[in-house]
Amino acid sequence: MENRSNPPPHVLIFPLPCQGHVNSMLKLAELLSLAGINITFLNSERNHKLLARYTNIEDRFAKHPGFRFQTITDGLPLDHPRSGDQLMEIFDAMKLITKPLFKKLVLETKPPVNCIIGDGVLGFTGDVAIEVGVPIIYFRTASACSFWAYFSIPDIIEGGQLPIRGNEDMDRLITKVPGMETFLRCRDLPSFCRVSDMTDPNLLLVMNETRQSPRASALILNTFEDLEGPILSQIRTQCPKIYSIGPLHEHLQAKLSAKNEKSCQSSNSLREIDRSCMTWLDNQPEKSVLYVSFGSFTVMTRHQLMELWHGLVNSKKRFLWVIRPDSVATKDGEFEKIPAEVEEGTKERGFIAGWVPQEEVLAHKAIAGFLTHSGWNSTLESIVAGVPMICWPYFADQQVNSRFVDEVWKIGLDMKDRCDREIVEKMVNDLMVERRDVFLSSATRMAELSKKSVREGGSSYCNLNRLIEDIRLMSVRSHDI
Ligand SMILES: O=c1ccn([C@@H]2O[C@H](COP(=O)(O)OP(=O)(O)O[C@H]3O[C@H](CO)[C@@H](O)[C@H](O)[C@H]3O)[C@@H](O)[C@H]2O)c(=O)[nH]1
Ligand SMILES: C[C@H]1CC[C@@H]2C(C(=O)O)=CO[C@@H](O)[C@@H]21
Repeated sequence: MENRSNPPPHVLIFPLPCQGHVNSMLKLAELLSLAGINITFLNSERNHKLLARYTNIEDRFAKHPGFRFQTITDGLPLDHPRSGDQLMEIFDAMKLITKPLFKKLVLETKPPVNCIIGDGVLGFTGDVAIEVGVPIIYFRTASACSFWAYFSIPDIIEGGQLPIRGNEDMDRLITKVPGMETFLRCRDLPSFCRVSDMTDPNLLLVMNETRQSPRASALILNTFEDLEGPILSQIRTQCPKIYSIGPLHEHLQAKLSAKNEKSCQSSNSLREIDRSCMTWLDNQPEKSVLYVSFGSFTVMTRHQLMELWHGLVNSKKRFLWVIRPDSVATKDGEFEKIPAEVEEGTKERGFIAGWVPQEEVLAHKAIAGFLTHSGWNSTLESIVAGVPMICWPYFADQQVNSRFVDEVWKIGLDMKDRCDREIVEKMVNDLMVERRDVFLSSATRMAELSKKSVREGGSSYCNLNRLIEDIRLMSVRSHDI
């Protein structure tokens, strides 16, 4: 129970400064603020400027007197692309430049911080917490299934099942990830495993960041028991205290509706949102449109773009396609404009936008399917909306997520490692015509379960209450010392 004689606890939240991480950690921040917990949310200077420019976050959070934003450098030069192959450079930069500043900030913050919620891929937040004696909870913003695959990498190597030996090896079964013995293939492992050198820096980074998770007091995951219960049980053997409190966007909506507050969909965007697609969607027949988007940092070649486009056009289905200005890379690292023939040839049945209000798009009655990169936020948003998926994973956790969408949850098709127009056309028709009823019924069922989990008495609802109580206890303890 809340101890009213103590001031509210003060929690410092620090995400990896990328769209998919900031988005879900801001939702958590809002949920904790609604419960009366004081929050300092630490943004990179660059992201804070973008959020202030493209969203109403300042006004939204002004409603919570105990909430404030602070900023810190991410250690990279302002003109660094922070996408594609160069994304991983952020980790070294943050360890070198951001970590000492973070420690200073934790020590100097007033009122003192009772608990840090650090991004689970930023293990240095745990180093600092331990050094200064503040409890640390990790929030890993990816799926439980990908977390468990990362965690098992040392056992896979020790069992002689990694490295992968060339392309013909990709369908070989990996049996060293408990709970996934019967369906996880080499190609479904996190993309960082696709190297011949087991001391590859990116592989070591994600493996080590994941392996240090058990030293935190607890682990928060944006998932729900009906979706990932069996895998959560496996993770609990290593990290006994887990709060599965997702889907966070739906959880926040449920809490705001209960308070009769306005919806805040898609307002944690680091890019300018083009709403004109909503008018286009309003004019399309019910369940007729395939939504196509590959998240905030997928980069593809012109050849891949053209194959995807031909496949979409040949399917004869309507489509809404998000092509960011930095989506298509040339060989010399520049970004290409959308080819004129694609712009022109899309007009008959399609619509192209640079960035859209994705949660609203997925909830629109015209949407029938989602061709996605299987980022975890996109996957959860599709699940809540009951929209079946075609998965074309790009990197990291996405390779695992797409396997689960297809083989475990049966709510879509996995197109990984293939990108030719025939496959695209066939999968679009499978999803939207041939096997439409089967996919729709399993996606509808999962959507119901996701919503149930955040309603009163649901697993995520109860776990969030438990998290809030435990944070309050941390503050009571630190005041008693
Ligand atoms: O036009 C768009 C496209 C996307 N989004 C939003 O952007 C977010 C994208 O997140 P996600 O689907 O998770 O993709 P990434 O941005 O690629 O996220 C990174 O972070 C995720 C969480 O850790 C990982 O699962 C991914 O693999 C990783 O790439 C989602 O909330 C979308 O709603 C928009 O608002 N408008
Ligand atoms: C930059 C990527 C390294 C791992 C992170 C991640 C995760 O598995 O937690 C998912 O995608 C990326 O955002 C992060």
